[in-house]
Amino acid sequence: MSAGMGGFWPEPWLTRSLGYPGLALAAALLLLVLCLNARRTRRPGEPPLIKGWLPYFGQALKLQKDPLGFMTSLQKQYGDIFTLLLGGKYITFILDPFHYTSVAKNQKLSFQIFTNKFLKRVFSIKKMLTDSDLIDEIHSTYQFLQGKHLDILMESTMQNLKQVFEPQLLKTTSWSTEYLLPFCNSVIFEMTFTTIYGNILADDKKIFITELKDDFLKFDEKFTRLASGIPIELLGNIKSVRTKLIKDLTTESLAKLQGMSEVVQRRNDILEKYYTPKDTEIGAHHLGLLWASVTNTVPTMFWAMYYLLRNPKAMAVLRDEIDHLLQSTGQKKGPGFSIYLTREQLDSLVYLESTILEVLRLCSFSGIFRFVQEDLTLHLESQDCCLRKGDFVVIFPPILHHDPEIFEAPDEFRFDRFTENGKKKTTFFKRGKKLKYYHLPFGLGVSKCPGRFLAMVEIKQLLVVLLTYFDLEIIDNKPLELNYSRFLFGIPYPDSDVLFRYKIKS
Ligand code: HEM
Repeated sequence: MSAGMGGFWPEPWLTRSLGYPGLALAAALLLLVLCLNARRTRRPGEPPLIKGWLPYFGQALKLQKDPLGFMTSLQKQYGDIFTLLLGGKYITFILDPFHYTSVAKNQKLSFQIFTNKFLKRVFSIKKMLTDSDLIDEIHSTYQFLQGKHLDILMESTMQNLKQVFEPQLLKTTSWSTEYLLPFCNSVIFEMTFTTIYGNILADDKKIFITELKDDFLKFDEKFTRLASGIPIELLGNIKSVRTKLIKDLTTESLAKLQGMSEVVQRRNDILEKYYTPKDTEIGAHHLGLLWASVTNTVPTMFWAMYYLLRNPKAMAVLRDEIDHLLQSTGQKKGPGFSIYLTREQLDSLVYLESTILEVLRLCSFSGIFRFVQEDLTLHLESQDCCLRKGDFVVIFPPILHHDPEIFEAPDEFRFDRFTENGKKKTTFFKRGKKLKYYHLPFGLGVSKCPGRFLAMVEIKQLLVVLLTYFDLEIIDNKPLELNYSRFLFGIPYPDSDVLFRYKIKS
């Protein structure tokens, strides 16, 4: 869950929502903050302080417009560590990958304090603020997303993909045309929901999943605003949409599903210990997990498809790699959905994996946030750096991912960038030194994404199915930009969409 800290970005619609009395109050508050902002100056030992001319919002507008360009220009001017004023908060950015470990290992920099506020604002989960045992127990369930448990999940994702695609595989061989984003949304949502939460047995399964997905998308659209601390009452009907989603995920509702994953079963057992059975906060916890499991996987799948559709050479190499594996494991692509790959087999597809890693390198804009619990000094390789209580520290991997010293032609999509002599490439260098961290779309240390293995498996399986069974073509082959409205919150969505078409291979 990309627990971004929010509150950075000016919102033009706020004028409409607040009305004049609200605006007057906001203006008075802003003036107060302006006075406070003006008072802050850089202390000895602290990183360069960049406040900008705009009170409160500071550098937020410039950063949101062109995050990479702006950060690169600040890096050139101020070096690898500096503090920015963003939305009333002081955030120290750490850009040198050799400094990441000092941040990740410092016990006084807290991820949990930071994420708990976010859980309350976005999902209305309150108990995490006060109960550290609950936090620990919830974290213990993440083991069910890895190791042998992942094999079980993987079987389930394949079964669910079969259910999604088999009807089409048995149909005629004419082209279907769709927009890419809704296509990825539908398939990933259904596949992930049924894998983690289970299957609806009733005849109206399709209706249930579609309604749930549509509500989820409405909620997700307002996510950045909720995370920014804007009261939900000011966000149209989102409160009722969230309430409905939470209701769909209460213990009672989940009892109607079959084939619930171990991770959700265990999570539910724990929640029932801490809450009364009818407490709606149980559903809010499940909404949090559902959000984390879908919200980054969808745009990653989108960008993977987009880049492959625009790069026939890459697509041909991937098809070849998959065909070769299917042949070597004695599998024939018969009528209907028949292929099966183990985790080891899936992981042996190095060009497929490299393609996904390359998409994540190009498209991940997550920041890794920590809250400074007390005044402290970070001892870094080249310098000491004083941090102030109440500020935030952010490791910002996009600068690493786009560093031309580490990745040649960093703006280009090179599907085989993470391969070397037909094997996975894991050595990358900066200043002549081998990098421990060169690819961080899933975060770092205590906040590293526990669902990363499942995400990779899902995307790989879906690509294997699409490339094995279908001819795929892009219709509007146009360049798309990343939409930075979720900047610092994970994988951005595209700023518009493209049509593509697919038909069963003859
Ligand atoms: C490509 C897909 C994904 C990406 C890029 C991604 C990325 C991330 C990142 C960057 C974080 C850390 C957030 C932070 O530091 O604030 C995170 C946390 C998390 N992710 Fe993922 N994620 C993905 C898919 C998944 C999936 C499929 C699940 C399934 C269960 C999942 C579950 C979680 C959870 C539960 C957390 C919160 C962990 C905590 O509270 O410590 N993610 N994810």
